[in-house]
Amino acid sequence: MGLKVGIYGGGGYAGAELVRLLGGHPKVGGLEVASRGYAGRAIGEVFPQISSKGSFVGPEEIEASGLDVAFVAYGHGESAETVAALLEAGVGLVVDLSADFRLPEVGMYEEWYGVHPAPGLLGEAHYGLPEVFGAAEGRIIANPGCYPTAAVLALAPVVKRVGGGIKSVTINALSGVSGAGARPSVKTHFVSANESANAYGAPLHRHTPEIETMLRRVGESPAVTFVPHLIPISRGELETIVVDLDDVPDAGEVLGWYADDYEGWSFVEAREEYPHVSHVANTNRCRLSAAVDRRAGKLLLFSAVDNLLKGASGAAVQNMNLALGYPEDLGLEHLK
Ligand SMILES: NC(=O)C1=CN([C@@H]2O[C@H](COP(=O)(O)OP(=O)(O)OC[C@H]3O[C@@H](n4cnc5c(N)ncnc54)[C@H](OP(=O)(O)O)[C@@H]3O)[C@@H](O)[C@H]2O)C=CC1
Ligand SMILES: CC(=O)N[C@@H](CCC(=O)OP(=O)(O)O)C(=O)O
Repeated sequence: MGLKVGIYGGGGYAGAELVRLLGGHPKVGGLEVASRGYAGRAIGEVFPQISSKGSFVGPEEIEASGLDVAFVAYGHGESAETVAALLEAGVGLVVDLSADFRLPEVGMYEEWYGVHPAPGLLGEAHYGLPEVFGAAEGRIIANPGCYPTAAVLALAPVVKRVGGGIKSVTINALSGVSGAGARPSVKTHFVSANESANAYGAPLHRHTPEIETMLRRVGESPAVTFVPHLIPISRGELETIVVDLDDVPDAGEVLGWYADDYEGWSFVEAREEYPHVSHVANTNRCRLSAAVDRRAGKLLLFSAVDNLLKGASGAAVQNMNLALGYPEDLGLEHLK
């Protein structure tokens, strides 16, 4: 039999990764892939890199009441209505890859994103960073943003232990262009991005409140300065985080905190060696490292993820696995 799973927004970058991962998942018995733009077309024709024999359908063609699990990979602001309709139809678990259910309060969402289409459901969502917040219970998983994934995994063990002593946190983040999605734009097309690099969205990128909110769930944390940059690679993200602390711990101590907190989790690993994007690209890993600048009295943290896997679709499948009581790496073993 197996699980009946639906993907909504299968035509985007995150959707394509979901098709690939769920198409090979041992517990998935039936997979329906909806795309508003590609309905009627063969999946293997739109995404020749994926060996799928199926075709995209229109979202209305999926019998939602027959689904056990649904993944929604629409943009923020677009997702919530579909999530609400799926729950109404009786789907037991909905994993939303957008930002629509990540912030816990409607006021905060509206300050950063605009009007929320289903504010009554916000309180039900579980923020899906299991290595920090555990397996999801309930019907809605808010899959984290790619930058917050890397930032919170690096910072949570520090905030938990010495949060009160943190004077400032500055996150310099580099992202590949797939982070901006498949819709082409003047800022992301080849000629704009190739052989260049630029900061964008600072100082008030919409991931700032997501990072601050999640860090404040584990300890005392100041406002965060978050500066993302677009760099000319297809996928992957690297964050260099500068933490100004009253008492700077040794780098070895921080690596020990990471080892303790992430022991038993398959996809998060700290090493002395600083992570490269190439160490995590095409995997579901987050690689962490730490160093200390004694002269300036600062702790430096390094965190790398693949934005489309640990930063989106890999994490979404990991979240489904945990919510349903399966091993977290089921169907993801090849991405460790
Ligand atoms: N890209 C990333 O690294 C990450 C993305 N996310 C989030 O996941 C969600 C999906 O992101 P992502 O897949 O990158 O976004 P895309 O822009 O690639 O896709 C979003 C939706 O737009 C439609 N679409 C796809 N291609 C085009 C096109 N060329 N022109 C117009 N519409 C198109 C698709 O819907 P349909 O198939 O119905 O036509 C798709 O589901 C978003 O909420 C995003 O914020 C989260 C973490 C990381
Ligand atoms: C390079 C680039 O543009 N990146 C995206 C982040 C993508 C992501 O993971 O964020 P959401 O899931 O919240 O959309 C951005 O800065 O908006």
